[in-house]
Amino acid sequence: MQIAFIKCQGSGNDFPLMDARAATLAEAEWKKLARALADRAGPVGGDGLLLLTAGDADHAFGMRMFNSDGSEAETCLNGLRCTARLGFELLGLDHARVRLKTSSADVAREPDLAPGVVTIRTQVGPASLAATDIGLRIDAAQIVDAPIPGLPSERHFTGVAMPNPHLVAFVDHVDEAELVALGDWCEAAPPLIPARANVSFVEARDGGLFVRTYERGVGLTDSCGSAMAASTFAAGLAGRIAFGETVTVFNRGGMVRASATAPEAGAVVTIRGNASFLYDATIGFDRETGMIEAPLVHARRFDEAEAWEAVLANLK
Ligand SMILES: N[C@@H](CCC[C@H](N)C(=O)O)C(=O)O
Repeated sequence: MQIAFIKCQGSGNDFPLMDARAATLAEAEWKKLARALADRAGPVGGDGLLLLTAGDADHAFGMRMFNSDGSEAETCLNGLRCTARLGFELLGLDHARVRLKTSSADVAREPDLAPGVVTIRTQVGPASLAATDIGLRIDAAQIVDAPIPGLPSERHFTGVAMPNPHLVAFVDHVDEAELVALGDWCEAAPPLIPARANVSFVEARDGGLFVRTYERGVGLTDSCGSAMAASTFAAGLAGRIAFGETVTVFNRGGMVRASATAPEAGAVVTIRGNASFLYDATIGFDRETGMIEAPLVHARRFDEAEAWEAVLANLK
């Protein structure tokens, strides 16, 4: 079968994105498609597969997200901006409530954060600190800026569900080898955290935050939107930023602007960032074998790629 998709990126987190509102693939086939399209050694590559899905009485449209290992995540906030943009373009909207796997999000078109950079705002919450929501099998009800018994790290973590699970540690300097070792440990689905988790090390940088994330189902990534959201919320809890203050959150792939409200004010996290489309393509997909062919690229969005490059150049 032929699959039409848009290759997109949000803050450097790149994905094939499909309008799947009328798609009829079986669950196992979506997983196969995600593994094939998001394979970094393959012809498309990405951190996962994004699906724009049909809406319902309460949502203009929905989003599903499959990691590059084929597992389905509860959310993906960089991907949500790109999916929201596609939904807006197809339905003629500039704001919407979106159905996610286990929650809802509000999305809206925002003024471009730089010339030619299509910008979307996402608002999600409440962020949860409950250990059970993060999938941590521990005696404590929550972990806030404290070591996690049984985790092979003495660092202080905050566990946050966005609602996907995040472990966030503030560090003086990100040690990638340490992050990868801990991420790999979590990827093995140990009894402490059998559903695995996204792990982030966060530095205070230029009045904002710098977040480096090992993503569940992906590995070390240039950017993770829900990790930036979890880190902003955790930074508010730790008094590293003020709740309600908008800060720049940097990552390897770029930046977003983020703010969080306190738990007593709803624990809502707002992110403004790019939703850039890179090219439009179709690709042959064999539903049986899960194999894909070389994509046929119909249009390249050079202007959007250049606009984002200009943002990155300003960060250096
Ligand atoms: N890149 C995403 C998060 C994707 C899901 C994550 N790997 C998980 O399994 O929870 C983002 O931008 O939020």
